[in-house]
Amino acid sequence: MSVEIFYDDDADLSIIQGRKVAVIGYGSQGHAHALSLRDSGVDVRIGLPEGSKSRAKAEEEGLRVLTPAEASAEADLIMILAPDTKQRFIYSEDIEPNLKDGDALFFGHGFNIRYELIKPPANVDVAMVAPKGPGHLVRRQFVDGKGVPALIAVEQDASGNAQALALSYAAAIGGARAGVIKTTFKEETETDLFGEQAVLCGGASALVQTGFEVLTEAGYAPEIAYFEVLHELKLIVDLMYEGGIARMRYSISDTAEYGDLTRGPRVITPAVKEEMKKILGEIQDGTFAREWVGEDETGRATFRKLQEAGEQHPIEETGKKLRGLMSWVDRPITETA
Ligand SMILES: NC(=O)C1=CN([C@@H]2O[C@H](COP(=O)(O)OP(=O)(O)OC[C@H]3O[C@@H](n4cnc5c(N)ncnc54)[C@H](OP(=O)(O)O)[C@@H]3O)[C@@H](O)[C@H]2O)C=CC1
Ligand SMILES: CC[C@](O)(C(C)=O)C(=O)O
Ligand SMILES: [Mg+2]
Ligand SMILES: [Mg+2]
Repeated sequence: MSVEIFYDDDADLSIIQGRKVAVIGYGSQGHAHALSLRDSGVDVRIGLPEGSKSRAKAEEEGLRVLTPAEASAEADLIMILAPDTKQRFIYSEDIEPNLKDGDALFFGHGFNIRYELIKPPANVDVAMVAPKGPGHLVRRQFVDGKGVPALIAVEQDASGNAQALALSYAAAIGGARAGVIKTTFKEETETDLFGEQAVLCGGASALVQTGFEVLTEAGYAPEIAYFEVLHELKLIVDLMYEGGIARMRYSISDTAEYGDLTRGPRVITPAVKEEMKKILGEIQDGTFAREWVGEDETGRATFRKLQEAGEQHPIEETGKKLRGLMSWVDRPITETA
């Protein structure tokens, strides 16, 4: 199945420049969208609750900060970039009462629409602009004159112009420099969740931690294990990013390539593939969404316990020490761009 890919020449920036945009939330994605929209000549205001710790960061950048309800009332395009588990409450309390005919409701991820946690009225456009990368890199790439690819989707086209509006928005945050692919809320949500759980975040973190454990438990120095399984992973993935697995295999030694071809499938076994299929099934049938919404509603105890265990993994202490000696690598976790 082929996809439609759009670039800057296909987008009309004047469409988003003619709108009043409210970005609700100023975290990883929110700050990137808001700052790049502003730099692209768009009229932006930020919606954050009175006590929000993000307010100071947005104000430091000279952005106008209102409450989510005030920002929604003033704007004619509302982009929700608050945590997925909070969006339905923000929507019902602050956004829905302020929606007018012709407004557009935008999302950076399809979770709340796909799992029917938010059900917008028929008189507004409902669309998505979902960058395929972490917000801090979305902003950094924009500033560097590059862009992170983005997905756009239209759930509801009340105006008849929702796709052009979404494409214009995606271009304003740099997505169309790299390529904007048209998809659906269902496809974006399910593939995004699968990617982050099985490969990008869950799969990669578990692979790195397990490799580190195997080497250190066998008596090798943690510093050497860190470089081998984490630091060098970036360098290997950079080659994949530039030219696919083929370019990475071209660049590594024949010895590494033979080990890759014969041992890789012993790590990622058919049983691992079966587990990945189960994980995908839980995303498709709503099991994961119900579990995550329930975990959030009951206070996130399991989430916090697992977070703490991750933070206390020995690889973090070794990494902190080594990164501190490489000034070009070390970045505070909370740095915004
Ligand atoms: N992280 C990423 O790179 C990506 C995220 N997405 C999607 O983008 C969306 C936002 O995620 P992400 O950027 O990670 O979120 P973050 O957790 O980084 O930031 C959330 C922001 O929302 C604010 N917030 C919390 N509660 C409210 C509220 N009641 N009203 C208004 N604002 C509120 C937070 O403020 P405070 O400081 O007060 O907590 C913070 O500024 C999600 O849909 C996510 O799936 C999509 C692609 C990638
Ligand atoms: C890979 C994680 C992600 O989907 C992203 C940065 O794209 C997210 O939800 O943060
Ligand atoms: Mg993603
Ligand atoms: Mg995601």
